[in-house]
Amino acid sequence: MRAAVLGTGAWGTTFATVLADAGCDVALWGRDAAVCAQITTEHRNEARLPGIALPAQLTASTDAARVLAGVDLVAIAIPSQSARATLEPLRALIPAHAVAVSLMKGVELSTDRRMSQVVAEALGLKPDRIAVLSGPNLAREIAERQPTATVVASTSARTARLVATACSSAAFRPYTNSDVVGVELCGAVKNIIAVAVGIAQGRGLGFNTMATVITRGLVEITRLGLALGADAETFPGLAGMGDLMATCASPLSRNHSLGVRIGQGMTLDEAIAATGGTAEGVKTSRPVLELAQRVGVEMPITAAVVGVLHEGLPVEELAPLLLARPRKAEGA
Ligand SMILES: NC(=O)C1=CN([C@@H]2O[C@H](COP(=O)(O)OP(=O)(O)OC[C@H]3O[C@@H](n4cnc5c(N)ncnc54)[C@H](O)[C@@H]3O)[C@@H](O)[C@H]2O)C=CC1
Ligand SMILES: O=C(CO)COP(=O)(O)O
Repeated sequence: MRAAVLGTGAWGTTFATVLADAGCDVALWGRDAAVCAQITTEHRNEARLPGIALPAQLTASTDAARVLAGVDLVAIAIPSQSARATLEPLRALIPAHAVAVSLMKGVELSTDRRMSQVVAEALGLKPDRIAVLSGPNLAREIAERQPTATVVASTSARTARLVATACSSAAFRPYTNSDVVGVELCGAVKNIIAVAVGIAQGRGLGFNTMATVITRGLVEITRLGLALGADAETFPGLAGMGDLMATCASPLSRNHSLGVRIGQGMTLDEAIAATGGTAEGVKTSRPVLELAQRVGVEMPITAAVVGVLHEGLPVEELAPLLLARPRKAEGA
């Protein structure tokens, strides 16, 4: 199978490695010529995956027409807020038979669209040619060939199977799923919950707090997902609880690290600069809260993160704010 990966960041480069390990003929497209040259000639991406040796057959180019010619699969790993503007000019270059897989974990500002919806609109693809991939997938661990699993969801079982086959290797195990809405929401909202956990840890709080925020975070994600038509079984699975555990616990997570820095007293701009890479939870928090308000779903942790990141709520008020909410039954 021939594949293209759009985006030479940590996840795009790593997923290209996964595809190469699975036997695909794969090329990356990126906007930075120096990064592309380093991947092609030195088999490294030092900025995003320092010290990792990439497969020798992996190539990268800034020439989208060349990278996309004749491909069967297009994987997209661009920061969510840049996806639409980046993809629209590439529309005519996508081969008529190709399927697209979104690797992105965010919701678009101002439209509140999930990434598969952005991909459909920007590339002019029907939903049955689109899949989303999400799970406990910290790029660096996967680039080191540490074993993990993931979820590939599509409204088309054939498309989900095709993508799963393309990326299945000894260290990377994809499970298929038909719940695109649930899998995508899990990936986007867990980043916000990871920021909240990071803030708590940055304030010096321990594992009880972490477990509380993760568990109640999963409740928020589930409530929103069910209101938007997702399947209940998705949330305790790899894309839901699995990714929450990985992202909220790992120092490799940008969202978690950014939260820690905010909890320790940095401003948002300082924390973004110190963290590096894309922490999707920062910009995705507002559109997720808007989505929730539109469908009448309460998301107190997300609202508190929006308060701290975007509305000047002091970090020391975050925990008391959440604890002061009216008492209720756990399942209510
Ligand atoms: N890093 C990880 O462990 C994982 C990341 N993801 C998701 O994958 C997506 C991408 O994340 P990363 O690769 O980690 O981010 P990154 O920050 O490492 O890289 C982003 C890449 O996109 C490029 N880019 C940014 N704006 C662009 C534009 N307008 N046109 C072309 N290229 C542009 C950057 O140059 C960079 O190569 C995010 O939605 C993230 O949530 C999902 C699973 C794992
Ligand atoms: O999505 C991820 C792990 O599944 C990566 O998390 P970060 O974007 O927070 O680094």
